[in-house]
Formats: sequence, C-alpha cells, structure tokens
Amino acid sequence: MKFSERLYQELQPIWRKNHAHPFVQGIGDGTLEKEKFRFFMVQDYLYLIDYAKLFALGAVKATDVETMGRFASLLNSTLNEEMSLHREYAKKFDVTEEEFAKATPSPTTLAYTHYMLHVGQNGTLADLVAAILPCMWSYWEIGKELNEIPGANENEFYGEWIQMYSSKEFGQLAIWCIDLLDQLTTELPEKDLKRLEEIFLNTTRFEYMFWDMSYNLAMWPTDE
Ligand SMILES: Cc1ncc(CO)c(N)n1
Repeated sequence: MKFSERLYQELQPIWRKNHAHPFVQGIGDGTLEKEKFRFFMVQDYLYLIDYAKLFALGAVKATDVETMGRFASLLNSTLNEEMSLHREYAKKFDVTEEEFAKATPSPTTLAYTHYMLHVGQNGTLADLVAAILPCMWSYWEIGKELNEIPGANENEFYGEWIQMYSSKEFGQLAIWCIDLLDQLTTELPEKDLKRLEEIFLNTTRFEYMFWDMSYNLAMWPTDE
C-alpha cells in the first residue's frame, strides 16, 4: 500500500469531522454567517503567507531541479492565485487593506503555521511534505464534496471558494504533493514513517481546529 493510502485510511475519522463541521456545512448550503467567513478569510490570508514560505523551503530542500521548479510554481500559485481569491473576497466583504495589514494571527493560526514552519525548517523534505499535504488535500476533498451540492458553486458568497478548491488545477497540485510524499517514502523504515504519520496527523488536527476557530471567531481569550 502506498504511504498516502495508509494516511488517508487512518485519518478518515478526522477528515469526516472536518466535512461535518458546521463551518464547512455552512459554506456548502450557503447558511454560514458572513461574519464567520470574513474572520476566516483574514486568518487564512495570514496563514497563506507562512504556508507560501513552506514552498520556498521545499525548493531549498529539494535535490533535483524538477522538484525545485514544482515548489517554485506552488509558491507562485499560492501568492498570485489562491491569495488573490482572498483579496477579491476582501472587497466583497468590505475588508479594507488596512485591516489586512493590521491583522494579527489567532492562537490557532499562530500555532498551526509555526508548527509547520518548525517542521519545514528542521526536518527532512519528507517531513515538510507530510506537514503541508493535509492542507491541500483536505481542501480539495472538501471542495469536491461541496461542489456536488446542487447550486453550491453558484452561491453569491461561497460559490467562488468552492470553485477554486474543487478545481482541476488545485487538484493537480494536491496530487503532485501526494505523489512526492509516496516517492520520498518508498525506501523509508517504519520508524521514519511513524514520525511522518505523526506530523500528518498533527496538521490534520490543526485543519479541524482552523474551522472551529473560524466558526467561534476565536482570538486570544485574554483579550476579551
Ligand atoms: C487553513 C488552510 N488550510 C488549507 C488551505 C488550502 O491551501 C488553506 N487555504 N487554509
């Protein structure tokens, strides 16, 4: 069995929780409160700034030019395609440039991005890929599932989000990342696979927490 298949099977219970989360369900049926999506968009923008840095680190850790090139294009598409969706959404939801510039990460955003950056900086290329894969893979799965709901991808507010993450282009990026992890793990002993599994599990858990934080508009409890 490919390593990615093993991860997929093992983590299904958490992935099902992601899909069932009221935030995700609310994007699908269009009932999600705008305030929650707005909060999510701002935090996700901050998240993507650090996430993009992981692709740059991937290029540094890659050992062949083809892989370097792939990471470079992932970096480019995150900064110039995925984040332009956020910038468009910002207009739609009246988030000013100043608000974006002044935004600070919530505890969950900070913990999630810093965990990934820590793994990316200190680990192997396989560690880095294990850390970044749940983000891409789970959004693609969610996008595809929500895209099946009649009318969901035409919703005035959430339709474009669904279109972006269910798109063939986004799917291809996820597939490339899945294949890379499989390639990097074919020869690895179980001890290393266990470590990678733990990393993948942690960022999968953070994905759930990110939905939950957005749903609850959760900033620092000490600021309240
Ligand atoms: C939190 C989070 N996970 C995954 C993605 C997909 O890139 C995203 N934009 N944000």
